[in-house]
Amino acid sequence: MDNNQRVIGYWISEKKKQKFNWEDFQNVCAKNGFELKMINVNANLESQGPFHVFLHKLTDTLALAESGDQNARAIITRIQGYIRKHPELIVIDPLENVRNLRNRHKSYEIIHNGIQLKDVFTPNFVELKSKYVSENLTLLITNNVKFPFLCKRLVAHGCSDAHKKCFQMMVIFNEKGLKDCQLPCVAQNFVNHNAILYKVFIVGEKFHVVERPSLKNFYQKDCESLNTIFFNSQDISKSGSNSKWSVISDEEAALRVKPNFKTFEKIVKRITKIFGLVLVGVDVVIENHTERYAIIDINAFPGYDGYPHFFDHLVNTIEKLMADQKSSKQNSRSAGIKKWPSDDLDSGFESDEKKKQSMT
Ligand SMILES: O=P(O)(O)O[C@@H]1[C@@H](OP(=O)(O)O)[C@H](OP(=O)(O)O)[C@H](O)[C@H](OP(=O)(O)O)[C@H]1OP(=O)(O)O
Ligand SMILES: Nc1ncnc2c1ncn2[C@@H]1O[C@H](COP(=O)(O)OP(=O)(O)O)[C@@H](O)[C@H]1O
Ligand SMILES: [Mg+2]
Ligand SMILES: [Mg+2]
Repeated sequence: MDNNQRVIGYWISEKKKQKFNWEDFQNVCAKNGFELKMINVNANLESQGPFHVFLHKLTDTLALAESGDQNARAIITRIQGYIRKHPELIVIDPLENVRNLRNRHKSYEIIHNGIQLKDVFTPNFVELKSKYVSENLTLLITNNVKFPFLCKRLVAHGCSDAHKKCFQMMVIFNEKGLKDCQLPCVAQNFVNHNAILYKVFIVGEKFHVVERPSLKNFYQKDCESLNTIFFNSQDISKSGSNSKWSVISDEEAALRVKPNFKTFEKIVKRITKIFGLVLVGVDVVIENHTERYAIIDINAFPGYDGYPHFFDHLVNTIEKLMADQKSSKQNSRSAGIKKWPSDDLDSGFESDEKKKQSMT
């Protein structure tokens, strides 16, 4: 190996690697003077290095580790140890920041407290865990969550269930349906949005928005007549999804509004800043009538399906993080302080004013 070559060590699942056409990434890296090296997370990392960058999607392993799985714990401990020992390593993304997305309630709370944009919100939500329907009803009322609402599994990822049961969600229409909530869950107000979801795929300071199918509108009369709808979240908003729960009338479709680029730009700035993530996806729907933007889901290192030049943007972002690190090291050397991106949520990014986001 050329001693000057910069090495990106990575770990992502075989399935994800195939979806991404990883060979193309290898070529883009080589063109830009990076070696791409798969890390064996089950073995000592020191002997596999040195690495300049660590790129990963370890959401499932993090979730397993938190649920007590010994092998997953060993992997996370090994990786954390390596990161700690190599403070110069650029980690995409820091494990503690990715961990913030594991619990949906926690990530909604972070958005609710941090987004602070007048035309953007996260629908009212509350965590339900009681086996007593009456207790849950009280919580819903106290937190202003109304029928219909979505019942979402509390843990956002880490689905190793072969039957994909963990992707099951419910739309609950009335008190009778409360017994259908699978606990623990987050109940979140249903936002009517004419069945269009916007997937905002972010790569550092760049982003790209794709339109996807979503759930239909529900009205007051539905709360009187409908039983709980159970659906698999994976069947609703993939490109090419064609669920019966996405069908709306021509009149409703005619009311769809053109999304505003500037609003997405503002969302991207805030989300990357408050979560401290480089690779992140935001699911947004535009509320009928008010035209406010509702953030309904945040995903670490999502699929990026439909994102043009993803690998180029990723490599450019890595270059930028390396350059920022170099200059902040020089600055702190002169100021006598040490500052490193993963210690602070603003890290790796310029100030809002200076930052120039672009929609690809
Ligand atoms: O399977 P893909 O390519 O659609 O990507 C999934 C994402 O779909 P999206 O790109 O947003 O349409 C998906 O996003 P949603 O939660 O479906 O909105 C998740 O990010 C999923 O990762 P995880 O299982 O939650 O850790 C992602 O799964 P992995 O590819 O990371 O396994
Ligand atoms: N608050 C909401 N109002 C209306 N529809 C929603 C809401 N939350 C989720 N949905 C619909 O349910 C789908 C799955 O929900 P989401 O929170 O994105 O879960 P997942 O992490 O499984 O993608 C979304 O793609 C969207 O179609
Ligand atoms: Mg989603
Ligand atoms: Mg999700």
